[in-house]
Amino acid sequence: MLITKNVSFKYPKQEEQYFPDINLKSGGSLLITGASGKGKSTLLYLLSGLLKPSHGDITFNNISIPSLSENERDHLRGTQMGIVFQNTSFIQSLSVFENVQLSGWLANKKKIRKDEIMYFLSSLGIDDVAHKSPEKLSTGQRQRVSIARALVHQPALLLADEPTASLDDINTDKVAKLLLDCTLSFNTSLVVVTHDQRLKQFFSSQIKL
Ligand SMILES: Nc1ncnc2c1ncn2[C@@H]1O[C@H](COP(=O)(O)OP(=O)(O)OP(=O)(O)O)[C@@H](O)[C@H]1O
Repeated sequence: MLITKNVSFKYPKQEEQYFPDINLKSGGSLLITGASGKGKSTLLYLLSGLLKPSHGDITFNNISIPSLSENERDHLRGTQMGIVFQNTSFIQSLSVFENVQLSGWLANKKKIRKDEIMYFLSSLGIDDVAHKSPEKLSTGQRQRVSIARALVHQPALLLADEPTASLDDINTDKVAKLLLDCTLSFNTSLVVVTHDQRLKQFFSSQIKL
């Protein structure tokens, strides 16, 4: 469902970065590791269509992402992908629950049931802060809200950038298990980029940049 071939990318005034090929099946999972500055976030932006490769192709369910217009890429990303960014922002006037609910609504124009939202929040150990404003949460709690927000519409592809960076071992375990559970329950394909070595034990398929 997600295939990359000979992808490279060049920021202005920087050297071209070359990325290994990816071939991810529906419901498959892939961990991409690498030291700081190796291009992990850049690769995630390329996979999501936020950046266009300088060379090579990225296909998602046989659609060449770089060939799409910006609007088409926005639509594909909004409806079929869930993205957990390293630095997330929320609508501060809404509660955690409402932020997650809104994300589901924007993706599918469908109201997500309360019990479905609470399933994600409780799997991530943040059901007790559902009524709070995200600005009242710790960094690790906010990180988990962003994961719930990315998963709530059950995307075909979930892309996560350092989803466990601010988490202790127990919560890292919870996040890894929920992400992998979703690949089974919703047939979501999963790509995680990280330098968190603790995640290695959970993924059978791994690439090092
Ligand atoms: N907007 C940008 N303009 C120019 N160069 C950039 C830009 N963003 C990233 N880079 C460069 O591209 C390279 C890869 O950056 P990237 O953020 O993808 O790495 P990373 O592996 O995710 O790093 P980290 O683990 O520190 O987040 C780095 O050399 C970085 O300086």
